[in-house]
Amino acid sequence: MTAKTVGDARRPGRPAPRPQDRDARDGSRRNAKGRERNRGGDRDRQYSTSAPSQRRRVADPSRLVAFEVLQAVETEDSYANLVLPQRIRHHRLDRRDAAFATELTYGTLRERGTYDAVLARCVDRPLDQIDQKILTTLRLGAHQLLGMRTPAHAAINQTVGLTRGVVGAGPSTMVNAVLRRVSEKDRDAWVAELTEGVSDDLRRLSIERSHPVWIVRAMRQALAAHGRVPTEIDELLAADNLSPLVHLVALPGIGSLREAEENGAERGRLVEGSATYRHGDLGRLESVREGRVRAQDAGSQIVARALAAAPLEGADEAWLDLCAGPGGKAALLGALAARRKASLVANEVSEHRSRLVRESLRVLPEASYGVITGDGREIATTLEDAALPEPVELAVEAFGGTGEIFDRVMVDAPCSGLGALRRRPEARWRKSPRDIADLVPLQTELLRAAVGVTRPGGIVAYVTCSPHAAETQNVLLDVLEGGGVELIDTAAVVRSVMLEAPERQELAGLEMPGATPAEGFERATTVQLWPHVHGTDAMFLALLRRV
Ligand SMILES: C[S@@+](CC[C@H](N)C(=O)[O-])C[C@H]1O[C@@H](n2cnc3c(N)ncnc32)[C@H](O)[C@@H]1O
Repeated sequence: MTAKTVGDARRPGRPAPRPQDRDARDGSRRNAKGRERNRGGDRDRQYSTSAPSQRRRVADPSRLVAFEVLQAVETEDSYANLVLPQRIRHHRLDRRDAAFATELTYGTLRERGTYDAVLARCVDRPLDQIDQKILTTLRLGAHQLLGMRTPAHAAINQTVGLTRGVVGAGPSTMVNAVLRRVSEKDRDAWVAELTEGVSDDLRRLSIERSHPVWIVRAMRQALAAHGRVPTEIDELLAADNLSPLVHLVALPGIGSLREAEENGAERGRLVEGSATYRHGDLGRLESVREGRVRAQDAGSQIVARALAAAPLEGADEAWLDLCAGPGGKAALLGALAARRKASLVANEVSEHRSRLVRESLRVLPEASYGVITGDGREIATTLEDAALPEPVELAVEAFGGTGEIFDRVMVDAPCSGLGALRRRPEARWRKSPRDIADLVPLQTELLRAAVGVTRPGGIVAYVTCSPHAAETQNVLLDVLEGGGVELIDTAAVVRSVMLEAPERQELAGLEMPGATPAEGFERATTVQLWPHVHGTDAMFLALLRRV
């Protein structure tokens, strides 16, 4: 995929203009070829803010939904993916309006950096001196004008109507004037103007691809650290600005993809048992409602299946997911374990997320799993008093003192999430380098604790949804240096669970400098998946064998 295709904000996948965004409702007219007539005249017409037609205008419900979500994100630190469905339900949007509200919300959040740079050129004061609600309406207007196929008239008039409804008549005049200036150029022309003379690549990319400069820098370093070419950064950042394709997984032995495929899902190209789905509401699939089929990024599926597929000698009965909440990978791991008559213990530090794990695992055979709540760094102690599936209970009784308990362990560590920015559109504006510095010691301790409860010969998977070198290679090196564990050829295992798709060829795996390969392996490698290469989240995986 070229950077152009990835980054084209007007690609065909976006919702088509809805009737209310077409010209009839805006008062403009089109000729037989669909071109607007009298555009200039309309454009110059000045409305009085007290004109009856203006007073009557009410905000379009889908724009109001987007506004409410963005305000909740800005002022209450909310997560867009949690608030958006609530607001869609509250305003009873139909499917089409819900799709419009979703695109408007997520697109505005993702591209905020670019739009703010544009808006800063169109208003007469610094953006931080503009009332938050007005700034939100301006950003929404900018996305409709520069990132969606909404006709300019509809974008401006509807956003002015929204402003009138949520802020008042006075500011709507200013919003009207600013958006008219924004509409004078398309996105590419604005970006060209904004980046003209900007010699610093990081700053230029930050404007063009709407990422904070520190993240552009960190991602470029991450590409180099994982053996890719730093010039791929443009494609990577562009991929962050696209909505991820929905990937499905049928839990092995529990679910089937038949119903999903009958409803338009296509077999996944990357990993067995997966599908891609582009047909909206997943809730209409019974298999999804029942939890037998799940929405799960193919990258997550790959790392879970790789842990299950890593070669192991001896017993294969007791598995642990150390940081399991909310339970996505645990469900796949648990299903894979149950098929082998192995048992899974899913641990999570937060009570609330532990409940989510329990809910996620309820489709598994009852005797095949246990959910416990505790700090993963203290897992050995938590296990002493916990109710556990029988094979694990026996292993704890027999080997608890020696720590030789589990055959396979997943450490899906709490991380910065820089590899999933396309999934959490507000995340890039909330994070800071400080978060990473704070997470690294916790990640290191969790991985050490996991190694501590793995039996000799057992496998530990260290996973992050971040390609940042500090959270991936540095943590790994630190733990490898401590001894007691060796790196296996992770790439070879990952290739064994991937299908013969072109993306698989991109998976050489990176040799870990200074690491001695575990016995039986010629190479000691790690794997980094990428949105712009594999179409997955940027998931990191290292498979380790306890010595
Ligand atoms: C990346 S998420 C795991 C995602 C999960 N594996 C899934 O696929 O659904 C990391 C989880 O680790 C949990 N966590 C954070 N600190 C922890 C600790 N000290 N011990 C155990 N879990 C912890 C977080 O609450 C979060 O649920």
